[in-house]
Amino acid sequence: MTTTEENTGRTLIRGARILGGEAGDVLIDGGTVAEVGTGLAAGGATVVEADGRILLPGLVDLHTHLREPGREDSETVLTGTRAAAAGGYTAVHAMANTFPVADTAGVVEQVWRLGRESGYCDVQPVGAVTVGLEGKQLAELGAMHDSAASVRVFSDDGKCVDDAVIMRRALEYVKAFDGVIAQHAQEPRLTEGAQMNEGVVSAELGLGGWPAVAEEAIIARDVLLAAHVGSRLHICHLSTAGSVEIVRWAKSKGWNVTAEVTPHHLLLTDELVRSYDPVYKVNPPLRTEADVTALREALADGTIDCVATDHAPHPHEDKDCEWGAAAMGMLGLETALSVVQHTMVETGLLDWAGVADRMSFRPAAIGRLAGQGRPISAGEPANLVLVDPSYRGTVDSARFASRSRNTPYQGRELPGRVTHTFLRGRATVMDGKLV
Ligand SMILES: NC(=O)N[C@@H](CC(=O)O)C(=O)O
Repeated sequence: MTTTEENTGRTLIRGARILGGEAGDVLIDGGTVAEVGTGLAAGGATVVEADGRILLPGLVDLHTHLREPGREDSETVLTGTRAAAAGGYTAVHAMANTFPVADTAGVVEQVWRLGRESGYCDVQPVGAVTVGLEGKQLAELGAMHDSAASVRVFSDDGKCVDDAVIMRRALEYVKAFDGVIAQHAQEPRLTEGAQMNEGVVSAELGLGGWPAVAEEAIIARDVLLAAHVGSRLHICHLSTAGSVEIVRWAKSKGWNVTAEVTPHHLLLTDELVRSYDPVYKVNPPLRTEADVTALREALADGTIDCVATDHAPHPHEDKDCEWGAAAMGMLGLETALSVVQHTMVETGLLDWAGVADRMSFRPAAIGRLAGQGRPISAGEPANLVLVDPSYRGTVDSARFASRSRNTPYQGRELPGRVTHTFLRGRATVMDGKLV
């Protein structure tokens, strides 16, 4: 199965609530949406009875760690894209903190090619901003853009581009091809030895605190830099109420700044660290209830543009150990939509059209991704996901397609289930199972 393979089949999705609105039918012919309407004739097409389930554009993730090359023990492009399809995604951006780092045309092309071969989901490599993620010297941004992988998003994610001059040069450089720098905002000196959010809980537990200001100081600096050079800045995984205020201010000035929030920062708080279970250890750290509330409101009002998973698989030996020694990061792809339904839809903060916007349209637009995050209408690529919002079940990581198991939701009840995912008309998930 490859993404280049032409799909000649016809599928009729019958009686789906398109973007959560009125029930309608969608006829897929080959890789394209051929017709949208009511009472469409099957005419020999394979029929999927949607029974009022929600039809959304295929989800797009701006922030996925696929771990290949180098850490195939935690995830590969194939297992990660299978996890993505299971979660309703039709495109993911693969972060650059691999071994070797994706800082050359050669490595980004390798990841891009592996994505095409997987056939489950489009893989758009993210290029490193600096050589080896070391923050000292700009990587070959132009060569990565000009490569077969056409890189437009650059990030040292996992590390902050903390040198203001390097950050300025990177922002200036990518203007030439409408690229964007996605900053992992973490002031390194303020987070030396940090193990969790700095606050009441860290004081009680005696764990090194990670202050909100370490994130906010970098965001404040970088929105000013982006405005100064007139370039595009994207902020990875916003986690504090103060970060929201800075982004809101930058947007009010008309600056070209976008931001993402992870599902886990929309739901979980630092209270969970009291368990000392490293499954809750993540960068940026889980914050407070007040931060969660601010992040949800900001996603609802559009200050935060999109949800990005920061899917960070780790093998059990890196997580099933004492807190201080454990790796940071948690899985996200297979639970993201359920967490968003729980935190945003069932709270009345977003409707399903809003979910389509924050999980498909906007992330695709930020990544300038062709053929993804498109409206569900005739002539558009048939990248679609069918969701059963009435489903109730407990998360069981044993059933995950990911190679890793580090989900913070194990055993937790979460609503909703992806029943079908279509990548250019071809089902990657059918009746809840990977094809
Ligand atoms: N988000 C995480 O907690 N981990 C990320 C990188 C990072 O941002 O530290 C990873 O690659 O594991």
